[in-house]
Amino acid sequence: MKIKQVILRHLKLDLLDPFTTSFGTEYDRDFILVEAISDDGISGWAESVAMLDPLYNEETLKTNWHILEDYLIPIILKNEIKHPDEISEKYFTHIRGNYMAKAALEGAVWDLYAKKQGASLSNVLGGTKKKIEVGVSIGIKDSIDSTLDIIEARLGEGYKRFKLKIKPGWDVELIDKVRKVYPEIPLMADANSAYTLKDIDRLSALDDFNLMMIEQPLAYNDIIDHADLQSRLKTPICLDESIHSLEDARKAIKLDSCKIINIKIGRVGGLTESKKIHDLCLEHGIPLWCGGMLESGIGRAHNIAITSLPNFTLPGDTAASSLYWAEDITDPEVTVENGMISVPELPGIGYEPSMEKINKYTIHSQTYHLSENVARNA
Ligand SMILES: O=C(O)CCC(=O)c1ccccc1C(=O)O
Repeated sequence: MKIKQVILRHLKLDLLDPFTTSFGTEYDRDFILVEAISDDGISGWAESVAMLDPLYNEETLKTNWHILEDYLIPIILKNEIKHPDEISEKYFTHIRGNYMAKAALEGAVWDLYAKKQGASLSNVLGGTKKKIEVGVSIGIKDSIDSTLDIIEARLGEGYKRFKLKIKPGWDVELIDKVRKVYPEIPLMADANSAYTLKDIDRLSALDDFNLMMIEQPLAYNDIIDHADLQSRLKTPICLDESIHSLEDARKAIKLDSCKIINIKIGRVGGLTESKKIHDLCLEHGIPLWCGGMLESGIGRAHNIAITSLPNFTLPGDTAASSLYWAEDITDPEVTVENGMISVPELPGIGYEPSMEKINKYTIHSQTYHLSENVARNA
């Protein structure tokens, strides 16, 4: 496969409702859409999940643009790629970190590769499921009553798992009240690193509510304190922010830092690394689910494809486009029926990018071709 052109677009979509986590509130979503075009004119698509500010992790939209423009795109334009696995295994190995930037370009090449095979992205990744179960992530609200109203609405829509964002002071009372109203629903809490081991009493109190898991209670880069905490909690810990690679997953499993892992394709540097973590976790009996980063339909399509692998046994955060956007940028949009999404069987990601909507929401774009000066780091 030869990539002759890459287009980066900065898009901005307004969120229908603000989304609040322990690290901040998002009112809209700025992201980079990547289009990789082959010499025979086929386009592959993906998006970077980096946010405008370095609050979830250290990457931002601007750092991703820089790394893509100055390092990753020149490598992809210069080299003939036989299989997308080569990107992380051979071409990007000397560039440290910057996983979301790497995943965005690798993802576009995966879509292109699948389209050239005439196969779905799920198929070329080794996916086996035809339908996936979907959960929903519910941000921090101004009252427990409004949280209960949202749970009621999402239950009615058939969502299979309810994730409540927590932080110190918005935790035990919230979960207690929700559990009293809904004793049986599959419920979990996500702290986005809002606690330390000093909060052990508060975290232990959550053990009484039969939660499926507590996600990333401690520091975003920790696996040691999480192991300590897991040994003192009944509730499984799920790691998100702390797992950036197969190596991180191996170490966390070895230390018993968690019993569940959330895979975000962007956080781990792409689909190839996601597959490897999947296989390791399968071998060690660690169930997986796919996290969300408020993606557009393009990013969600990648999430749906990876979730079709067999060890994604827990519902993921791939909720419907209509919960986030007045309109999404794919045809069709991502829809959820009775808490399930059918994995597309069309070639590639299986959701067609709408050029009309993409152009409408693009703030800035840049096209890259192979030339001497772009090739300096390749
Ligand atoms: O995309 C979704 O539906 C869930 C979004 C979400 O929970 C989230 C959004 C931004 C940053 C971090 C997270 C998270 O999963 O922790």
